[in-house]
Amino acid sequence: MSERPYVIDEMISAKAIAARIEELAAEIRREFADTDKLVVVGLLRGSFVFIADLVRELQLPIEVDFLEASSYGDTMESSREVRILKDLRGAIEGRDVLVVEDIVDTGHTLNHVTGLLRSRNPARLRTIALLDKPSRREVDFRSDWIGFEIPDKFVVGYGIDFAQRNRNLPYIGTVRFTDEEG
Ligand SMILES: O=P(O)(O)OC[C@H]1O[C@H](OP(=O)(O)OP(=O)(O)O)[C@H](O)[C@@H]1O
Ligand code: HPA
Ligand SMILES: [Mg+2]
Repeated sequence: MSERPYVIDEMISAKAIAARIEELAAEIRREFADTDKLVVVGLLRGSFVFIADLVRELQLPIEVDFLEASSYGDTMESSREVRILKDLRGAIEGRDVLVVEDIVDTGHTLNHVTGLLRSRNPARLRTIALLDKPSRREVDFRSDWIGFEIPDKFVVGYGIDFAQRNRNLPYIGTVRFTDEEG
C-alpha cells in the first residue's frame, strides 16, 4: 500500500471511453461475423470493467471466461514474472478466442498469456486492450485492437488499480504524487 499522498488527474473521460468502445465493437463484430463460437476471455483483475462494457456492445453470440494473471503486485513496476492465479474454466481448442485486457505496458502479461493460450490450439486468437503504452515495451507484443495509445504515465481507474485501489473510477486518470511538487 502506498503511504505517499497522491491525486488523480483525469486523462480519458467516461464518455470518450464509451464512444471508443462502440467503434471497437463494430470492428470486432466484422472480424467475427462468421463465428457462432466466440469465447471472450477477460484477464483478471484489471479487465473486469472493460469486458463488461465491451461484451454488451458486441451483439454477437459469445461465451465469457476469465483467466487471472498477475505481475505487478502492489508496486508500480512489473516483476516481469507473470503468474497465472486462475486458469480458464473451459477448453478453447478449435474455438475463436478474443482476449480482453485493460493495458499493455511492458507487454510481458499479454505476451505470456497469448503464448499459453496459443499452445491450446484455438481456431483464431485475437487480443484487444483498452490502453497501450508503446514507449514502455520490453517484449515485442502488439495487440490486434487498441482503444487509446497513452504516454508513459501510471494510470488508474476503469478497472485499473494502484495498489488495488481506484479500480472503481469511471474514467482513466493518472497518478500524481503531491509530495514531489514544490
Ligand atoms: O504489459 P505489462 O507490463 O505486463 O502490464 C500490464 C498488466 O499489468 C496489470 O495487471 P496486474 O499484474 O497489476 O494485475 P491486475 O490485473 O490484477 O491489476 C494490467 O492489468 C495488465 O494485466
Ligand atoms: O499504468 C499502469 N497502472 C496500473 N497498473 C499497471 N500495470 C501496468 N501498467 C499499469
Ligand atoms: Mg492485469
